[in-house]
Amino acid sequence: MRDFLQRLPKAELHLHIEGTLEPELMFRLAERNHIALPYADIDEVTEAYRFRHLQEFLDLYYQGMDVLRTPRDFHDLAMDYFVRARNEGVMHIDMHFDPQAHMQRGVPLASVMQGLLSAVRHAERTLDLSVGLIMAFLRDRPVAEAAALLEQARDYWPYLSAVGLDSAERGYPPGRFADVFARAGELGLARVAHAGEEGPAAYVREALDELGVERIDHGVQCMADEALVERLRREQTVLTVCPLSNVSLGIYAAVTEHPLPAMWEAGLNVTLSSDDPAYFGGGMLSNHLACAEAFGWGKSTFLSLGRSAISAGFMPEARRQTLLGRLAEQEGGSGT
Ligand SMILES: Nc1ncnc2[nH]cnc12
Ligand SMILES: [Zn+2]
Repeated sequence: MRDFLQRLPKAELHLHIEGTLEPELMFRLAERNHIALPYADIDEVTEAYRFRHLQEFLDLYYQGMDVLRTPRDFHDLAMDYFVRARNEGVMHIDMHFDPQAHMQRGVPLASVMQGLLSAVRHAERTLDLSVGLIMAFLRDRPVAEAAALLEQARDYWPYLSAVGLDSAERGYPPGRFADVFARAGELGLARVAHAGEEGPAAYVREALDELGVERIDHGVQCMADEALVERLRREQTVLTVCPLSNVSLGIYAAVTEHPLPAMWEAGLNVTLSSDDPAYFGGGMLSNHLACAEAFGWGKSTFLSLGRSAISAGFMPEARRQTLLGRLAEQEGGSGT
């Protein structure tokens, strides 16, 4: 199964590039930029990565990214992950990034964009990996700041696939960002939002109705609301589900407790992603393996999940057909 899951051409639709910062790279960048870290060594870092809820993770996530200062840092961060992901059979990534988290500590938007865009170009040339860019707004920061960021990013609009909404969820309903998302829609950008991760099912409905999103990141809390499940099933809204993330953040006690099998049985359009692999115990392959082990899913389920993700990824149509073709090759050889 491991070989099959590794070879399976995968599209990862929910990945925060800042959440791919491995402790090794954090130490390397800290040294390069003469920054003192609050950790003595890598063991101390991994020891600190025990989270009871989303906010505990976010505190360390925003602290960790302080080592990212220059375009080269962002380039190295992204390439580091792209190489790892490609080795796990990932062929497309829709990558969230959090400009406000960098700008509020004095890193210019141009540094973030130059570094990420050069890594994306390099990966597309050398790794046979395609990448969509999702510029995320921090929902626990002022709406006006998000609106200003969108305008400030004017030079980069042609390079963005979508806007997203992330950070602390409870107490920050998505509807507050309706105008910003409407503007993004006018600009021709796709829209996605984290909703129903820790927050209530009502936030999923609000993201659909007031932000016009075409995908929901996480969305697992929808299972508490039968009518919402029925709507998501009818509309086949893509949910980017991240099982190891949900367990790491204490939303479920173990992968065996995760509602993914129930979501699948309910006919929801679920896909698998890793969210913040450096913090949550592994990337795409680990997430797939965890599901295989916990749910006993066979090859045909993973082929189907993989097809859903490729079908929904922000990529050119020709690339989608290539990846669907690669998936069909695996199907032919999978014996299912
Ligand atoms: N899991 C997550 N939820 C909300 N915001 C995030 N930013 C990075 N990871 C996140
Ligand atoms: Zn996320």
